[in-house]
Amino acid sequence: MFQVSYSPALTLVPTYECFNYCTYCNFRVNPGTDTWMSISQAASILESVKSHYVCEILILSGEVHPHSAKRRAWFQRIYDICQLALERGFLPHTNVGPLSYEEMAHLKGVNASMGLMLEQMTPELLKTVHRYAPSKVPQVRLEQLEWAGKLQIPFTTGILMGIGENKADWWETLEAIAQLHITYGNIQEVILQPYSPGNRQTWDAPGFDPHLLPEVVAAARQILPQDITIQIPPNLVADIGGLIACIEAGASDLGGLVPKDEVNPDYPHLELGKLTEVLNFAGWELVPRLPVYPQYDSWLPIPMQQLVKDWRTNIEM
Ligand SMILES: O=c1nc2n(C[C@H](O)[C@H](O)[C@H](O)CO)c3cc(O)ccc3cc-2c(=O)[nH]1
Ligand SMILES: C[C@H]1O[C@@H](n2cnc3c(N)ncnc32)[C@H](O)[C@@H]1O
Ligand code: MET
Ligand code: SF4
Repeated sequence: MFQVSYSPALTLVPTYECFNYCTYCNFRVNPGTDTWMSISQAASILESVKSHYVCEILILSGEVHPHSAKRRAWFQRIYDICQLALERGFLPHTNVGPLSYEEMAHLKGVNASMGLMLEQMTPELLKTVHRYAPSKVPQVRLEQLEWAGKLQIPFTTGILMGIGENKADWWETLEAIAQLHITYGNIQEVILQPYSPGNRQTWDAPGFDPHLLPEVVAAARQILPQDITIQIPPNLVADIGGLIACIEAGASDLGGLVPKDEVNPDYPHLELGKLTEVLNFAGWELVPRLPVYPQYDSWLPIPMQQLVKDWRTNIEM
């Protein structure tokens, strides 16, 4: 049977506070209105999932401005949470917005892979949804992918669709990812993320029409090099039929199946058993994977390589 993968994951949020105002966001709160996650809080969450089936710890955060006096403490908290997760035997994947080259280099030491969505390359969105979101300047984000390449960090990126871009913009952004990967070889997966409204975004637009997704998947499969996996979030598609259509069009990963989707809390995941069953029925086997793809194992810091090796024998039974 053909296989579709997912990552057994848990999300930790160091802080929801963010200096950007992406108008489609349901995650952010205003700077200064949130208490950051403490290390002991993180420790007790990790303790509570110990017996469960979790490998990846996704560290997803709101952002502190690069020139803010609080930036150093923010970064240190993220680093400490990664280190803690690693010590407890989990594999961290950090996605906390653009980093300085030095910050990224430090985080490489405590992450199995890292991520940042390219969103869309068109500068037009800086006049609309990203008007007050300096972190979303396309060149800044593309440079992040490049730095990750130079630092040999296995990387997850993707496009967010339905935020005011057009079709040509999708292909341009996917081409940019393809080019980057041809140069640096560090893009392990690309997420095709449909914008999905919740209760808190200020942008008044309908969600991305999920019926268009299979077509985007098929085109992305043509544009992206074969060794890049295409990921579809199963909770943001219309229904099971839509999900199967995406898989048949070339998506082969469902991303992190988490207890709570922190970015889209209004869209719960199907229970793992149920998802396994419906995929089986359509002829697909759902298999767990690590946050780092096997071809990148040799890029990881030496101490992490043994842990990854252990996870591979445990998880890929
Ligand atoms: O549960 C989620 N996981 C998200 N993930 C995690 C993803 O599903 C995978 O678990 C990781 O990429 C590891 O392979 C992201 C990772 C990124 O690097 C960039 C964006 C996302 C977005 C989400 C998300 O909205 N919800
Ligand atoms: C972590 C990633 O989540 C995505 N993101 C942010 N808000 C939404 C939303 N309402 N719907 C779907 N994806 C969203 C962005 O692409 C961001 O980079
Ligand atoms: N703030 C980061 C970004 O937008 C990651 C979390 S978004 C909810 O890239
Ligand atoms: S999408 Fe990320 S950068 Fe934009 S407001 Fe939300 S948390 Fe901040």
